[in-house]
Amino acid sequence: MAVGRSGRTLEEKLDAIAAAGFDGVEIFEQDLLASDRSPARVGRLVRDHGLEITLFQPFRDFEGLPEPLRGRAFARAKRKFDVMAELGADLVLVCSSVHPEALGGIDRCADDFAALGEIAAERGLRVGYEALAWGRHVDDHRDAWEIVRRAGHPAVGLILDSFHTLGRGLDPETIRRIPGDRIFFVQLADAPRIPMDLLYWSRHFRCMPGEGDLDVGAFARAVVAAGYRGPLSLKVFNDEFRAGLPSLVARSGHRALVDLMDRVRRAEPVLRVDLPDFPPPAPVDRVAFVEFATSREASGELVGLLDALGFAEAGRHRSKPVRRFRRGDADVLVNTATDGFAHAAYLAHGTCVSEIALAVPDAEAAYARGIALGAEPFGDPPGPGELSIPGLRGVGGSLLRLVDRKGADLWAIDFEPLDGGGGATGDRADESPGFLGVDHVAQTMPYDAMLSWALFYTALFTGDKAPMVDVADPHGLVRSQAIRSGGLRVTLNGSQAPRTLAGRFLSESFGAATQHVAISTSDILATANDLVARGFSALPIGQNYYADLEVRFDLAPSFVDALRTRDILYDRDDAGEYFQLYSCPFGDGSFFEIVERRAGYAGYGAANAPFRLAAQKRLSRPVSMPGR
Ligand SMILES: O=C(O)c1ccc(O)c(O)c1
Ligand SMILES: [Mg+2]
Repeated sequence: MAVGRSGRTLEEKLDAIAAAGFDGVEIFEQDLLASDRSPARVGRLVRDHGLEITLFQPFRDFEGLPEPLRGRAFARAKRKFDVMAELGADLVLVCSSVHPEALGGIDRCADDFAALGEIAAERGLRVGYEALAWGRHVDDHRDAWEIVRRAGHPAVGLILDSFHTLGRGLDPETIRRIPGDRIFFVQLADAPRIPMDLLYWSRHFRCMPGEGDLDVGAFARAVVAAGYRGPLSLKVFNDEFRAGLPSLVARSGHRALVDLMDRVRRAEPVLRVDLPDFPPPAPVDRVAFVEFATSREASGELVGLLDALGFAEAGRHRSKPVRRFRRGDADVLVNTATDGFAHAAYLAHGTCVSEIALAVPDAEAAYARGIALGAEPFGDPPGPGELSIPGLRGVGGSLLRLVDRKGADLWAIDFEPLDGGGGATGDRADESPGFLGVDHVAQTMPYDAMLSWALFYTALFTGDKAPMVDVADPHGLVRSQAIRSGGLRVTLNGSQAPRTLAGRFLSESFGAATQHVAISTSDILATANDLVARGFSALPIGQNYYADLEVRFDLAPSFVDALRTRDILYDRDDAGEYFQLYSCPFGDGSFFEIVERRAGYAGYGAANAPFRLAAQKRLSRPVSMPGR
């Protein structure tokens, strides 16, 4: 496996690529030209990292030219061959010509390649031909293959690139007709389905397999079925990756390849794939608990809010200052330890969600899959007599725990139950209407980390991504990506603008991840009444919102009044309805949401997000003091 380019210094990139577990790299000519190292030194640097140069690319506008352009193209090729010899690269990618004077003609091009193959072979080099999706005469891998076939030279082969095949909507099954030993190299990239010019799409929006919408799995299966056994290389041009951390980009690229090939072998078990065995992806049952790290002094605000939300204290950890609050099926832990991981998280981020536990069918299997996909083992070792719960490093340095029913009961072993004695509100939770469990968890991250974290969830578990949505914050754009796996719903939010609510949360909490936790109820109106009786104050929503709501959805005025008086937001999709009630923010900008989904509503109220954001902004606006 090898990786293409992203925009940092060569050394930084090579460090990250080697550490992520790749075997080789493509050298992009532009990177070489921009470097002040000689090709020989670049070659040595690559090999010093334990990597090989799998490909030198691209050589442009070579085939099908009239003289004297043709002669000049051959002269250029010889110069490139000299550079390759210095670099220590034996394969060059020739991409199909976009030259305005290229004549085309399958046999003319085949003759050019036969002649080029002869020159390359004399030097012990090989030439691979790739059809660019926007090539002038050759824009289809089937035509490129016909040229390679007619060239009939052992030093000339085909290069396939999933972007060019899938991006043009070509059927990847046609690759199964190509002899595998004539395919010299395979490049993989995905892309989000956004209608736009192919070249611009390719140069700015390519992403790792599984991060976009193309069927890279079908492409990879066809390549393996054809008998190809060479490198699988990531050929990704992407603005976010150029801006991102090389280590994160390289690790998620490696994860994408391992996940892709794992899915290849599971979809077609006869296909041989060079990967160790590890467990298949499984769905998440539900969020088992959410744990906040805080301090004794700072915990009052959070515990007060949980109380107003009708959570009752249901247990205390036997050996640590961790309190368990429960309502319906939602468990929230409050950790005020003064040592260990939670305390470190509190010191780094303030009161924050330090840990999320997912209930899965088989925790050990989910953990083993995570490790095979390059996730980091994470968390404090268990204390004496405490359950050992496997943990992985999640978004923003938080801890992702995996629990299952096979393990002994966490609540019985690690926690002392408090039956009904949980402070003033102990019993009331049971009488109160509607509460179900955790509906979703919303995580905020730098914009350029979103694709990687989405892949983290979709590679580890089975699940689906919803289309990316853009949310207008009063201070800039926030992109939101929802992921669902069984009973787990996560929304990932990223902002490039520092003053959006997401951007401010990141800077004020020094990079904490979970910004809000949404709890589901089966009866939003009854729940809202109940919370008011408990002293809950909802995020106040502007009156204009409700005036619009009535006409937008043709709702009865009395119904809209019921929403308005309770600050409930409303949305509807083809399936059903959605109701949202927000808490005011606490800590460094965390908050809770209460939602009701009716009749299979699948979204997250994206249409309401601008109004919720505006309401949150109003609350956080510095109050101007008259007379000062
Ligand atoms: O965008 C390009 O020009 C370009 C170059 C080389 C490739 O392999 C490719 O897929 C695209
Ligand atoms: Mg390519």
